[in-house]
Amino acid sequence: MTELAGLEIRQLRVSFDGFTAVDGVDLDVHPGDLRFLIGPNGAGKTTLVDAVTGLVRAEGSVLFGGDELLGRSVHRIARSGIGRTFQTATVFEELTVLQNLDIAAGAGRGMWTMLRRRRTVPESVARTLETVGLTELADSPAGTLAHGQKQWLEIGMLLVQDVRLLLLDEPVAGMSHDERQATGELLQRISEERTVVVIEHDMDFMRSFARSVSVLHAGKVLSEGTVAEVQADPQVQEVYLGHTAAEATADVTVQEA
Ligand SMILES: Nc1ncnc2c1ncn2[C@@H]1O[C@H](COP(=O)(O)OP(=O)(O)OP(=O)(O)O)[C@@H](O)[C@H]1O
Repeated sequence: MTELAGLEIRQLRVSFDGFTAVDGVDLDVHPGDLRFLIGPNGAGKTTLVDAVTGLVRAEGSVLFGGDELLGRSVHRIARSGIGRTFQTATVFEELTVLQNLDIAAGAGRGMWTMLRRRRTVPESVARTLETVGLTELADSPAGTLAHGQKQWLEIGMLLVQDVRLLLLDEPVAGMSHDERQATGELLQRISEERTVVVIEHDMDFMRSFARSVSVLHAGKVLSEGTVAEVQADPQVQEVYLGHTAAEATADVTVQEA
């Protein structure tokens, strides 16, 4: 069984040419949490995840299971059990679902061994196929999967690597209602054994599945708590309602023109 680990972020700061995208963020994600990071465009959500995964230089401290991540290379951070997905799925389209999982699982094995059609499927891969609901499609080329199924495959590729922290960037963008529901249930199952952080703009999805929420705004944590607590926070209402009201006005103006 994978050992649960959480994140302790302190005074995280990321600047690009004098512009501060993440501005002194403190954030605790408890082991086994299903944390949603929400906030308007440009709030700093992706940059925060980039800092945790070593893609951008950052100041401050990021402890994962008690170990400092800042200053480590992207590869070392990945090896410490942290995996992420991006907004567009990055699977090998010509290879089958099983081969994609095999490659993800098989760091250190030869390419030929991985691509050879196997008689038996390793137990961890079989279990992952079940978890992400792709057992029936194991031999289908990944390129033929529906959009939602590709996202699940990508999540599966993190699971076979036995990551302890999954950082997912808008996993349900472009998904149908049923795919969203299935993804939410998948994330709940995964977070029984691992820690999950989801960047999300879909508020209905967040309300249905978040165990805890952090709201980012202009590089800072504006609010944090349960869905109910965050929704009741006047500062959050102001950021979101202000935003929506401005957009609604803009829409009306455009329509009238
Ligand atoms: N490489 C970069 N160079 C310069 N500015 C950047 C860079 N990456 C991000 N930014 C800026 O940092 C700010 C935060 O961006 P970020 O992508 O983290 O926000 P976000 O909350 O993820 O937004 P979205 O919800 O639109 O994805 C934005 O103003 C963005 O333009």
